[in-house]
Amino acid sequence: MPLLDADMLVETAYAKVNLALHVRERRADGYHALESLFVFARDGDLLTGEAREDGSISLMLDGRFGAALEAGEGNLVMKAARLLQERLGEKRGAAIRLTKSLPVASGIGGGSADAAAALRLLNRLWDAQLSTPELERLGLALGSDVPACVSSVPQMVRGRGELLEQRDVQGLAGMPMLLVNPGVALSTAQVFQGWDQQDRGPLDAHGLEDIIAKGRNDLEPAAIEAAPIIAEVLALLREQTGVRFARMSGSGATCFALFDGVASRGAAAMALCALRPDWWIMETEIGGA
Ligand SMILES: C[C@@](CO)(OP(=O)(O)O)[C@H](O)COP(=O)(O)OP(=O)(O)OC[C@H]1O[C@@H](n2ccc(N)nc2=O)[C@H](O)[C@@H]1O
Ligand SMILES: Nc1ncnc2c1ncn2[C@@H]1O[C@H](COP(=O)(O)OP(=O)(O)O)[C@@H](O)[C@H]1O
Repeated sequence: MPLLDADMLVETAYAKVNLALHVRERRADGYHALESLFVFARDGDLLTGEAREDGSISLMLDGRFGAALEAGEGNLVMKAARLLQERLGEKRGAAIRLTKSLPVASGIGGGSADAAAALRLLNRLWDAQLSTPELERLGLALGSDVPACVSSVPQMVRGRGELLEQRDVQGLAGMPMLLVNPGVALSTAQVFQGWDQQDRGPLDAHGLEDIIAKGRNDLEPAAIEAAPIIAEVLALLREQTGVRFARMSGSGATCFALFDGVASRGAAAMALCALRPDWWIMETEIGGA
């Protein structure tokens, strides 16, 4: 953790997990109508920022996955900063550092979480005082997952990602969770294209038992087709002691497993690390509202 100046602000870009993801239809605009229960890990990427009087925006990347991304105008953090500058109509500047701990293009919304965290960070740094719904509206221009990442609390998400309803599912907050990525990056657009266009029905996300028993990730077959190793990740997670359930998140390839305690989560993490030292494994827990 870097030492912080008094006038430096910090935001965490929490990893997003789709506990269930039902794809209902392909819309005329090319996006898909979803029903998904989003939760957020208590860990993620880290953004720090300091105001710059000259109106310039700079971005510096570090962390395990920092080298996997460019820090130029295409980075979602830069895009978020430009969007907010434009919305405020003034050239306020910032020097931003993104410590990238989440794998890129991996179904846990790292880029979306970074963009949302940048909006929150700069809203504070520039004292812009935009409300959460305003930031969510701005965020949709950066990606379908960005609105939900603005508040990063458990939410039922519909539409292409813009219809948000906070959900407090009993027993979820604090649940030990393992995130596992086998090192393959998947294109979200390509995985949606592989969906078989079968609407398998709505998502009842009121209780954990229903989410476990009746929830699905409808993108799993298409993602496994593109990256068969995902099936191996899921099989390994499901055979661990103390696992409540395991599923793929988003368009993959990251999979998650929820555990009945930190001891079983820790034992599973050790077992997977020993078997697959090349996989990315994060021990974390679900954040609350
Ligand atoms: C699948 C999900 C589930 O949470 O997560 P990830 O796998 O990205 O983490 C999201 O819907 C992804 O959201 P996001 O990553 O922001 O996607 P966007 O940049 O908006 O869209 C990338 C591409 O995915 C497809 N797309 C995205 C969202 C959606 N509801 N329908 C789609 O068909 C479109 O082809 C679009 O051009
Ligand atoms: N700061 C960022 N972090 C991650 N990905 C980014 C970022 N900026 C731009 N991208 C691009 O956004 C795409 C989606 O990344 P990401 O949000 O990590 O995927 P996913 O939502 O599937 O986890 C990637 O192709 C990546 O190149």
